[in-house]
Amino acid sequence: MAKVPPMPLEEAQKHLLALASPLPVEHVDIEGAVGRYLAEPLLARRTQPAADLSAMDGYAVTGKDMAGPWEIVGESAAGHPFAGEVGAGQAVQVSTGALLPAGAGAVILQEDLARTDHRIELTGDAPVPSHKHIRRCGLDFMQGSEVIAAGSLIGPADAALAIAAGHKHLPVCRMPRVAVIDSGDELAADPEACEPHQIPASNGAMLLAMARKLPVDAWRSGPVADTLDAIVGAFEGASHADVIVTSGGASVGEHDLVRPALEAWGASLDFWRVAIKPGKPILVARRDRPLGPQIVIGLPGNPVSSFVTAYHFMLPLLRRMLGARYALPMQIVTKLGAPIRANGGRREFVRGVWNGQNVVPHILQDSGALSALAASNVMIDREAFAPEGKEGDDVRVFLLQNGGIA
Ligand SMILES: Nc1nc2c(c(=O)[nH]1)N[C@H]1C(S)=C(S)[C@@H](COP(=O)(O)OP(=O)(O)OC[C@H]3O[C@@H](n4cnc5c(N)ncnc54)[C@H](O)[C@@H]3O)O[C@H]1N2
Ligand code: MOO
Repeated sequence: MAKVPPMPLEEAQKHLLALASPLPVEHVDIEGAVGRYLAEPLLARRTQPAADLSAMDGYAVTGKDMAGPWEIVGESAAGHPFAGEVGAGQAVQVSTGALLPAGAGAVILQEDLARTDHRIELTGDAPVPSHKHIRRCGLDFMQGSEVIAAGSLIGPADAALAIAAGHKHLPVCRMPRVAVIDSGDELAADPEACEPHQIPASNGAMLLAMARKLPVDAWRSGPVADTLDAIVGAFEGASHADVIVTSGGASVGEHDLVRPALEAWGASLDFWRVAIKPGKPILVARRDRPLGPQIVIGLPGNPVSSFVTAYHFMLPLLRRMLGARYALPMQIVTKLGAPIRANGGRREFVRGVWNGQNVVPHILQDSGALSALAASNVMIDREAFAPEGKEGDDVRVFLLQNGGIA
């Protein structure tokens, strides 16, 4: 197995995503659907605006008599339409969002008019074109049209749009159940009682926090001892999980028992080792059961390796199960704010700080260094054997913060 060369990142991600499908659809109220992904295209149940509206406060006129003056014959306020029709030389007072009266073809802003009793005359500019301040029926969407594409992340604007389109509930995929397991004899469950030969079990909480950025039902267990029985027992304890995420024990050492435990538990290995730094020893396995498949992602124990592989594998898998259109993380291009060294033979994700204009790589890049990871807000994507980079060069980065909200 160790002779198989590590897989390129994209190929491994493709393998992983092919193992899973979006989970069954359920319907939830719109407020509860925010942060989830739309499972089916959403069609408008109504047209918006449902009729021509005034977009400004002013006076509606026919549009054929723009020189004025006009006689005011009534008012159309938001929610209180004018029942009659506007004729030549006449005007109806309109407020923003009010129905445009029958016969009206132009709205003149009240700032551009002088009013005396029931008469208005032009003191400023007439609108050009004359229909400028009219919001036409169906301008936003028409009944029956697709307003939100399947797989979209339901954000605040989508929630408003769905409601405006006449919906109370949205179809979303059921939340994946995710079990996070810390494993290793050296791990102390209680960070306040950690002996010198131990290290606090910190990966589980980190992975749980990452998973919980998505709408999932996630929990953690462990730390589990480095024995086959203990690890198999932990897998058995997660029998209702759709996804099991372990950290540690993924490498080649004698105490790295995740692979043998998977085999003993009845899962089949899909791939092991990806050509990335940090995170090379990641493994992925699948176990079939009547309830649907369980996917195991065995992350390397080094904390930064765990984080980077969770970012590139665990989160995309969860997004796929949630029905997301874009399961993989996206990059942006920015400039280097400081030089970066030439890269070795593995594609590397260099932790750094981006200030919105440029990115400075962190000095400390050890895969055990949580301090540098926590201080970073991006990962710089460095291809295998990338030459050194100088200040001002373009680089591609994955954002770890400032995720969009819309
Ligand atoms: N001979 C080789 N040794 C190693 C190789 C290799 O190819 N040949 N790969 C190295 C790489 S790369 C990585 S990454 C690590 C990954 O190893 P494991 O996944 O087996 O992780 P462990 O050995 O169990 O732990 C590594 C490190 O991380 C700490 N750890 C583990 N779990 C946690 C946790 N839940 N919370 C906090 N810290 C954790 C652990 O104490 C170790 O310090 O293997 C290299 N070795
Ligand atoms: O891949 Mo290991 O994750 O380099 O430290």
